Amino acid sequence: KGLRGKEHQRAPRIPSQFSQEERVAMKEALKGAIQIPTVSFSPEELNTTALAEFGEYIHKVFPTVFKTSFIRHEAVGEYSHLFTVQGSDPSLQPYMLLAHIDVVPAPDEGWDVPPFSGLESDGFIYGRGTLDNKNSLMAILQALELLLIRNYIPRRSFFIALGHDEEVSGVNGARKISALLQARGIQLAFIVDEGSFILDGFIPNLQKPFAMVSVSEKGAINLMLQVNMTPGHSSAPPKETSIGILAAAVSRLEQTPMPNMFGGGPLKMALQQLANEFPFPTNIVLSNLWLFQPLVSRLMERNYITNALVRTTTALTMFNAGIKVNVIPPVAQATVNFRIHPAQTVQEVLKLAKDIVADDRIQFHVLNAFDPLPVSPSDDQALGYQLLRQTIQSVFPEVNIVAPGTCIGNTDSRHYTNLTTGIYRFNPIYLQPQSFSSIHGINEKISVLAYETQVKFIFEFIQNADADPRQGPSMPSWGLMAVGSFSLLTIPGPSCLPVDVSCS
Ligand SMILES: CCCCCCCCCCCCCCCCCC(=O)N[C@@H](Cc1ccccc1)C(=O)O
Ligand SMILES: [Zn+2]
Ligand SMILES: [Zn+2]
Repeated sequence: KGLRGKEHQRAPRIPSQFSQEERVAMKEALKGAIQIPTVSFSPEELNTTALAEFGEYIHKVFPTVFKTSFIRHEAVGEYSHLFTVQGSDPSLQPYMLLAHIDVVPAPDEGWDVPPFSGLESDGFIYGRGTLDNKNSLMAILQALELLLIRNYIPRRSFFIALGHDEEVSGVNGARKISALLQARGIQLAFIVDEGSFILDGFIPNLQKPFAMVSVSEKGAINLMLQVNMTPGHSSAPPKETSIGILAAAVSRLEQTPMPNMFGGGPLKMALQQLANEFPFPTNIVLSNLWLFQPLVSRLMERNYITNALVRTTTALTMFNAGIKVNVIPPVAQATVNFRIHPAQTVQEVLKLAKDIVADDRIQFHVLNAFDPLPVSPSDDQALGYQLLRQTIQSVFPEVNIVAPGTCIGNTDSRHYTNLTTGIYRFNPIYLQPQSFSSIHGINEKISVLAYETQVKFIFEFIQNADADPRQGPSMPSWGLMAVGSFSLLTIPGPSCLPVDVSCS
């Protein structure tokens, strides 16, 4: 399967049709992945046995990916994986597909089936990771395996980066892969990661599902508030205790929402694109946001998911105080998790928080913080966005609208802003509000059909990224965007790299 003598050859289009045997094998492969409990509890507490087993598992179920001469596999940060797929046309700028191996914990309580059983029932595969994010990981490798079996040779080079600690920050997985690629001088045309879906039933009166491709991601602050008081006997308490002072402060934060920033991010554009999907009079209202913006911004606040799209959210997540029933506590601590709207910054939110608390006895400690991610382009010239749009339209012809959005959670993709300005977060899966609750919740599941469609999507996407940009009226002249020449496999060996890498 070497590339010798095949440089610059056009790859023929391969139909995304899979045999019955392949369809059974792909769902069984996903079930096997779910059965490996790759749980991240904290940055220090990962299930490294399961992570190591997962590395062996993908080797076993995707043998062609691992033995193909134009694909290089490296383990990074011990348990993350980087695949470099060398395309036949070095003039095309490479792209990267992301997914993560780890999952959040899943206690057995409340689940209809054990969360790491991977059991199939009524056409669904159940288990932790079926939507977040082993579906993406397995679909990417599965699609590549199936293309390789059909002797497909990609034109455009691409990377596949599989992080092992996304659920606890990504600092040992994604961040190290990013540093490694930067050290190799790689610049990417775009990145596709998890983070948004084909949304079904999230907006009242919008009958049809629409695809939201997140072009930005909220920032975050974990802010610890602390009050220190002189301890004493509880039989003669002072007028105020550390617990009381802190409780009042965090309550003020909870009761005073950050300002509504509607109009300052991608949401306004999305609603304008969706306007004609709504019945009268909503269609008129959304088509005339110059007039109705104040009304729409208020309506968005009514539901906790759409509320998260219009403002920086404030969530009280931890509260620790007290050492004994009859001791006035010397210290009280609370942690507040802010998710920052794309139109605000860490500094602005910190200032607002301090003004709301307005109490000198409270100390503020920023545990960690980062600004919202830059907004990636979604115009006609944006290669990654247009490839996603094109593939959505062909795989989901019933979906009328593809709109840009903001991811309300954080993803591994935030570690890659040094490599590209085009970061897109999209899972080719229908998501209803109840399935949204199952992510990090109970009874997470994916239908067998949805998983097959996800494989088909990636299978088509890789080929679309290779299509001749001069063909097709909807395709802009992307060839002009690829400057220079890229050779990804003739790079310095691991020994001269600043991060922990080993090749297989
Ligand atoms: C026009 C109206 C549209 C209606 C929008 C409805 C949006 C609903 C879809 C939301 C999908 C959200 C998927 C988020 C993926 C986030 C993954 C995640 O949980 N990441 C963690 C990462 C993290 C960060 C920091 C420390 C540890 C982990 C997170 O907490 O964000
Ligand atoms: Zn995830
Ligand atoms: Zn998650």
